[in-house]
Amino acid sequence: MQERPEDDSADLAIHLDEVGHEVAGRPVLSGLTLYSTARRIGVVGRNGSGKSTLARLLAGLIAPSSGNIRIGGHDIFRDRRAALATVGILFQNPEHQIIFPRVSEEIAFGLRQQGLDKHAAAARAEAVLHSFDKLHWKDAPISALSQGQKHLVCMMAVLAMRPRLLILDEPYAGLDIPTRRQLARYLRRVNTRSLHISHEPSDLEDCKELFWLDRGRIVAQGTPAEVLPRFTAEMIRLGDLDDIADLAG
Ligand SMILES: Nc1ncnc2c1ncn2[C@@H]1O[C@H](COP(=O)(O)OP(=O)(O)OP(=O)(O)O)[C@@H](O)[C@H]1O
Repeated sequence: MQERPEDDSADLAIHLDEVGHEVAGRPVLSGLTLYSTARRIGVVGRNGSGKSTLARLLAGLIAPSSGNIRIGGHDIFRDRRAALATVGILFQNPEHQIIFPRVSEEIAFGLRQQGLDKHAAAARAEAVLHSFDKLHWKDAPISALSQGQKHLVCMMAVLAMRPRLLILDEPYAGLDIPTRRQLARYLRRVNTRSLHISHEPSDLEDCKELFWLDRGRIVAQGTPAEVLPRFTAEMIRLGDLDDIADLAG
């Protein structure tokens, strides 16, 4: 995959201004205000803290109930063209992403949405498969792939669209250590600007800027060295409580 230069983040600021999101009248996110131009941003939070909802908002898949979200100055929910050109999202569960039965169709789909014609989309899909040494997967039925391989198909499909910002929503959930390491290596290699969401502190150690989300609010921000030890200590403290009800999120 083509690598991007290190310094293209400044024009792609992520700006949330008093963002709130309600589901069935219940606040899931409240008063989120953040601004970041960091190349690798992390969001850490426990189960149910609102991380996936934030990921969907940032990808423009849902609209905030209140407040404003701008990525590179674009309202990513209203401006679908800007969204398709700017943001890619890798979901926690490949089944939430995959639509087509075969690998090359799945990769070509997003490219067609971006406006590439059939030939150009097929050619780009092949180029991406080739760059990951997976051209032999081209006609493979996705149902025959392992969970880790499905994750890789989703990663290739998103990266084929050349997003300027990649939202990673717990991309390694449920994967074994070798598969996690391989996917993380692919992501490092493409070096796309990213916002990585996880409840697992070790996933986020190399982020430049980190936000801690708790009960739908940002409760701390800083470098991983500043935020992660406090987050870990709090998670251990909560885990040591006797009341399991608290763990339901
Ligand atoms: N569409 C929805 N319908 C009902 N409740 C929802 C919906 N979306 C989010 N919620 C609720 O909002 C809260 C936050 O959910 P969200 O999935 O964003 O959290 P999360 O931090 O990603 O959790 P996890 O780490 O468990 O994936 C949860 O209580 C969840 O039940």
